[in-house]
Amino acid sequence: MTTTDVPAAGGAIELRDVTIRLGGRDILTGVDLTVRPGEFLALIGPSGGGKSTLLRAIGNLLRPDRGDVKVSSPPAFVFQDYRLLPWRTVRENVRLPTQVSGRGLPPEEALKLVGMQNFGGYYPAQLSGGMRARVALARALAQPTDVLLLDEPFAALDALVRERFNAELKHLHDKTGRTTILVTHSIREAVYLADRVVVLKGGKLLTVLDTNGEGRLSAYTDGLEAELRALLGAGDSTQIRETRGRRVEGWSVLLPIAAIVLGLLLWHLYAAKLAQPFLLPTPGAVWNALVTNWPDLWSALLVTAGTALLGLLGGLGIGLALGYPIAKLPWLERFLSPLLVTSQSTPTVVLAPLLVTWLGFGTLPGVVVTVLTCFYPVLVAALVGVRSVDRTFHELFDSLGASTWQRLKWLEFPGALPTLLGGLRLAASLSLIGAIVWEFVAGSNHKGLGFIVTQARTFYNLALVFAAILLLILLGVFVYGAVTMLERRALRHREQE
Ligand SMILES: Nc1ncnc2c1ncn2[C@@H]1O[C@H](COP(=O)(O)OP(=O)(O)OP(=O)(O)O)[C@@H](O)[C@H]1O
Repeated sequence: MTTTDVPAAGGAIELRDVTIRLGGRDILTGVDLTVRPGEFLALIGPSGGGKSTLLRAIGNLLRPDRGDVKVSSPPAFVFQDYRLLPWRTVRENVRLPTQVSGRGLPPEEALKLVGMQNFGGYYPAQLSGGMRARVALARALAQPTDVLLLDEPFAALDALVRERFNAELKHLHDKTGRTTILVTHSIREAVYLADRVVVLKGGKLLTVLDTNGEGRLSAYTDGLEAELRALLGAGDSTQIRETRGRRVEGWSVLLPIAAIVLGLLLWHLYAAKLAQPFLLPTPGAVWNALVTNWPDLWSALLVTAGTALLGLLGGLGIGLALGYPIAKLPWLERFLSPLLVTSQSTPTVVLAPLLVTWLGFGTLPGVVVTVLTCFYPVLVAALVGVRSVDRTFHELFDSLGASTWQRLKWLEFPGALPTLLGGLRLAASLSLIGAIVWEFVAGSNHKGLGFIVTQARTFYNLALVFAAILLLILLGVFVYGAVTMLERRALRHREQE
């Protein structure tokens, strides 16, 4: 009942009476198999026969219900879907196993082994299927192990690329001498590549056939095949995909400016016709109020921006600190749900007077109101983002033996980042609302833009009210722009998709 990495007595991999039950039925029954060090074994059989299950048991991703699995060193996997992290470049993907274990082949060397040394700076989305397969192979080769498990890595490749890949894989195996198990549906591939072919059907090992190296000699000697090859080429698999160019036409940049100018013009015409500055000042009057009161407005802007920023940072911290464990522990979500639902159903504005009673009128209660207003979108984004990380990537990290912290740093955080940035955008606008709500309540004790709006309205100085609102809008636009820039930097790989 064990899966160990103790070197096996007779082979690099030893399976004894391995039985695995999944979903209430036996998927593998009493499988016995010994793979010699340096041997190339092909695993072949009908769909659903248990090939992938066997590979996962050898890779310690599944524990057998009965029997023993012994492997000379924790194996490296190449999965059928490659599982390249989309936010990492080719080089950074290949570096992952070394980052996790602190040992292994430098990425440049591993990439050289598969002929991809010139593509280290590209993102997976820019690569052709054949190139992705090579990168996945390079990542496995970078792992410090003698055992390589390949789960149908060529299934998605076209015939020519696949043949070329086979030749390269054979060459690589001869060169590195790693014990290799390849799951394939192609009899020809199995015979061509392997020393022995194992047939698995209905969860049972039917037979093991020795190829005596025959396939290696005879597969590519056909004259007709040579002729076809000459006609079709060698199956070039190094095609970089055209990136969807995002050309911005000059006139489309002018469109929003035209909308602003038109809006100002209509505002001016209507306000001038109305001629009631206590109801609606003209844009010119607002500009005058802005210039005349600039020192007061500027210091009020700094007060509001400071409260909003501190509140946003607090909201970010609390949202992440609660969201991550909730995403990982469903019981915690249930336990905290009354608190979260109640906190979100309570408008923070009604809490503000209470905070005045408890904490007075200083900056702290203002920041607390802001935190309460903006932490929830971050919490939800962290929860959804972490939970939506692809299960297959988790399996990749299992196969690499990653720690919880490595998984958080290199998988869950970057995987959740697009969702998190969406949450941050929402939280940033809410933090401004929180700060203003506090300034409405705190009055002259907290002289931010909210206070100026309240005070100017009391004196029917609508031009100053508009000027303060204008500054608030500009602050909002600035925050929006900052988050967008952050998004562009953090999600560069998305531009290639
Ligand atoms: N987690 C699971 N729970 C229940 N059944 C499972 C699970 N994983 C696999 N199976 C079942 O086990 C059987 C063997 O699956 P496996 O993927 O090992 O077959 P395979 O030979 O690799 O098939 P294919 O060639 O189509 O990839 C299938 O019937 C599959 O539905």
